[in-house]
Amino acid sequence: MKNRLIGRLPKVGIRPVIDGRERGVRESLEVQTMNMAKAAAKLIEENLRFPSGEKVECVIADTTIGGVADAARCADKFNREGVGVSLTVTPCWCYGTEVMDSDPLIPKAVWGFNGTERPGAVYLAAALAGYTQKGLPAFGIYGRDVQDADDTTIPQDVQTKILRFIKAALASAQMKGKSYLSIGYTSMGIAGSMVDANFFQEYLGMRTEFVESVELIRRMEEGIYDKEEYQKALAWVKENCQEGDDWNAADKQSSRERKDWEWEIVVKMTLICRDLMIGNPKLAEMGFGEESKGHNAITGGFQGQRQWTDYYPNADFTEAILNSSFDWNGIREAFVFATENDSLNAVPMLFGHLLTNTAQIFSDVRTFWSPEAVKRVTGKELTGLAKDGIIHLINSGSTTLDATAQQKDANGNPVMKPYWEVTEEDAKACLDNTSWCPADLGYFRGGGYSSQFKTSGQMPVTMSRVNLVKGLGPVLQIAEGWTVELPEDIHKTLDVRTNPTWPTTWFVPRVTGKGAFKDVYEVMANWGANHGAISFGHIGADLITLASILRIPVSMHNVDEKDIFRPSAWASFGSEKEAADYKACQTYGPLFG
Ligand SMILES: C[C@H](O)[C@@H](O)[C@@H](O)C(=O)CO
Ligand SMILES: [Mn+2]
Repeated sequence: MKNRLIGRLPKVGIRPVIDGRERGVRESLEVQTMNMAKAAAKLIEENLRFPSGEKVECVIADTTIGGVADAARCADKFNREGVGVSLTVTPCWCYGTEVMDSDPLIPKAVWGFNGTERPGAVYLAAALAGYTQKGLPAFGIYGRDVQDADDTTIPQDVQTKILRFIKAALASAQMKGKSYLSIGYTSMGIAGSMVDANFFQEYLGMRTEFVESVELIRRMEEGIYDKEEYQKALAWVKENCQEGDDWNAADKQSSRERKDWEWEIVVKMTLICRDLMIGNPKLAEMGFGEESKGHNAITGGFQGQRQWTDYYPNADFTEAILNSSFDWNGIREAFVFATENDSLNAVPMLFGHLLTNTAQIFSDVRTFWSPEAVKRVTGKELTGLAKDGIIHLINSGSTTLDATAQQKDANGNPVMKPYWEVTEEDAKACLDNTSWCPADLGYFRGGGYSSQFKTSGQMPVTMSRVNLVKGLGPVLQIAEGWTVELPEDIHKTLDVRTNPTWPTTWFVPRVTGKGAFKDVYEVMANWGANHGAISFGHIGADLITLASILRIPVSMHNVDEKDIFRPSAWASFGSEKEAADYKACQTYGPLFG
């Protein structure tokens, strides 16, 4: 397990703050305060891992922090250790602003122990007032139920908040300084693929790297890829990737010879796109030092349509394999790679990947099928979760093969796992349930292979999307729901009339009867763009927390109010949560702006 990007993984800094009055008070609190820090570190280290598999590491200040000198020493240590997130803990009164963490770029939370012997929650309120007054948004955490002073357990509600905050804060810390790699530029007038360098820089602290697609041709022609790996990959593809039906008219179909050449090209494209993202030491051994370094890309996208795909095989295979948790080298962390270079879909995919450690689905949000329309074209009724209508998620390329719903948990339920839990059997089942259809030559004159499968199982998922709004900035939309498996005859009829060469996921959002979630139709009608990023699990609350750290307002969501966790300052912007979110994000502005 290894982080493949350049730079250390961010650590979590824990700050035990204390009442600084010596000769009695401070001394009496030292053990309890340090114990809180240790308990928080244990909770975090036992529960959280990075997408690369490494465990999250905590750093605790060398001493409790009773005043500004202790705070400065702690900040210095955190700096040296590469801390990217801070959690302050205390059971008692402390000198609010004197012990605070004042680094504006580090997401911060304060956990104040809810006891009676000492006023931890009162300190928390004083500290949060200070953070709010100074324009440093901080998350406040204290338990609902009073604990006794000698109770070292962390109550469930506090655990949930600590982990939600840390996970989101680490996601933001991991993006900082990394790149979005744009291979080619704008695809077919899709605004999300007009990669906005200012958005990436100001809101995510990320760089944007631009490489012309011709670099792929150059690397293929000049042999700038690992030849041994290429042979291994091609053999693996022949063994594991079954070619699907050719749906092109008989007189338009490509020859076997051309098809074999296309396989070779799409495999080379995969190696090269990966090397462009993260580099490859093998290239340095071959004398290509510059190429071996890569672009330190935590995410990226491939324009493809139209110039590339009019001429050369499309990148559907490349995108699908990169986004999956396995390839010819075995089971590994999925990449986050957008088709049509839609960077505003790559970003929510990246959020989902960093929050869940799992592979992500990229799809067109293509069709709302009402029960009436399904009845008309199939003669059948939709039933179960699907009964009030479904959304057809489908796109050439970029949908992870993990979305076949073939990975199973201990109880046999379909899931999408972090790669270190994916078994050989899971990976094989995903591949066995995917066929690779020769591309629709009407769309893709240069051919290629599209992954064809259906998500064959019910899984909890969350669809999200970032949109850029002129005059406002970025907004995030979120829809939790489920994938559903339709009876095969209904699926076939709907799929074939849409595109039988592409992967299909049938999605049912959880509706609330109100606003954008009035019904399934309204969810699709309110979606801000042609694409959605779909993550395993119900992660809407985590996305909301992350968006608040990045100061991206959430324009649409179906998360229960009780699960919404944002910096405490948001409460000062009014009690209408959505309006307050907009106002707070506008007031603070982008984190790196
Ligand atoms: C083949 C077509 O051009 C598709 O790629 C198109 O429908 C899209 O996916 C648009 O997002
Ligand atoms: Mn698309």
